[in-house]
Amino acid sequence: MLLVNTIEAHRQVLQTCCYDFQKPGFFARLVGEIAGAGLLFAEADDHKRQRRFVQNVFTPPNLRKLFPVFQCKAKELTTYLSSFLERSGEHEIEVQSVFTKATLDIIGVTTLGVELENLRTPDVKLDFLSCYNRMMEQSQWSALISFINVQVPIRRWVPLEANWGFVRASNAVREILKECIRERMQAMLKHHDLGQRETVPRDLLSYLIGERISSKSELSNEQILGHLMNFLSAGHETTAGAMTWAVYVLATNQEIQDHLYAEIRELRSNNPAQDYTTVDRLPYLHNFVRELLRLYSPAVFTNREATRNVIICGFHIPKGTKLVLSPYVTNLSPRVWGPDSHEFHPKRWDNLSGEAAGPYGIETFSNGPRICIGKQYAIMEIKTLLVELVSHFVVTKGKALASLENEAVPLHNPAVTLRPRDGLRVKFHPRQ
Ligand code: HEM
Repeated sequence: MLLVNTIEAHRQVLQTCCYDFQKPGFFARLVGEIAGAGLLFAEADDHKRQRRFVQNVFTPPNLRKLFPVFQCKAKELTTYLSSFLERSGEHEIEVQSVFTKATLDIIGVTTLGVELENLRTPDVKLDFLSCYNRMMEQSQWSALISFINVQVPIRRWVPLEANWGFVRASNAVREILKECIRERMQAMLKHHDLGQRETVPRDLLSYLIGERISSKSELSNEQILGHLMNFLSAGHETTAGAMTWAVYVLATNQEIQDHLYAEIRELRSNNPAQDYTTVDRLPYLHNFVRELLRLYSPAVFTNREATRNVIICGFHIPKGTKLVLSPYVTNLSPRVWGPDSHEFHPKRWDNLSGEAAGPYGIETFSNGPRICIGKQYAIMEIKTLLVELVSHFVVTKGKALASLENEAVPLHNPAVTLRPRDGLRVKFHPRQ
């Protein structure tokens, strides 16, 4: 397995020769069982074709319409935190699990247009959230079966509750999503046939179906299901991770927190009902989020496999060679970001030069034709959550974090996303 370790090699693998590589079968089967096929595991022409339709769903005007949902959910989060602090009489709270719940909640409403907690299977009344969580948080046995199943298809034959539990949960999740697609398709086709002006859709499913109706795209229900599964899984753990590290930075750096608060307070006093543009254009917040995503990239690595013999930076890469790409190779490189590349300096973004100023200096969302389709969505969500959190609370270190002094937070390892091993406990103090 080769580690892609220069900017030029990243550019060639991800852009120029993008379709000479694909996700290795092992990786696709392991992650695909949970994340669905969708764009994440579509390859070659099938990827190009589906990407064209799905891209139209993430346009700036569509994202703008999702902004009120982000805002409303961010307010619910601060209300939840305030009442937790009041009830428990404590200041300290574990934020990783709080952000995982909040971002799943947000991706649910923005993807399907309904609260996930209200979704159930029609017959046995299994609820979506417990099935989804069961699927995502597999027991050790279930994870082991998933791992073996990639090599030898044993999933249908292992008579263990850990296995059946996973299969039941995963079937229920798919059943519920298929029902959502069917119902929405019927409702939108009815509107379309009657020539009625469409009610403004504010969720990704409606946008996807709108694409299918208006451009007569060939996205099948099964493909739409794959995209929904992708959005739900790729769109919440990553953002929850980014929010966890954002709070870590605030708790460990009072000066940065004060600077961010000053900017947000000014925004709120000049413009009490903020909109997408005002939040998006806050300069310090913008720099803060870019620096956060550079230094704490939620996605730790991805894989590729050469589908034919290919030359990368003058090296012969034989068909079948596996590559690993990690954003940290470029994001933390002193050659790209200077000798302080490991430090958190939001202001560096005001004066970028050389490779840092180009698109390949930062690989958090990958690059090229397979760049994360939810990039702008994620950035907007993180900004909106931060505006609410920072305006309501001062964040300081929890006990465990304080006792670390200057040591690094222990990490989950191995893991696909960057997460503190034992969660992250910080203190929230309501602002007066
Ligand atoms: C901070 C948050 C996020 C990060 C760091 C992130 C990171 C990434 C990365 C690195 C890839 C490339 C994976 C590869 O090629 O192997 C990717 C792809 C993808 N992401 Fe994200 N993502 C984030 C949020 C989201 C959101 C919110 C959504 C959807 C609402 C999303 C949907 C997708 C999809 C569908 C792909 C596959 C794109 C393709 O292959 O054409 N992501 N993401």
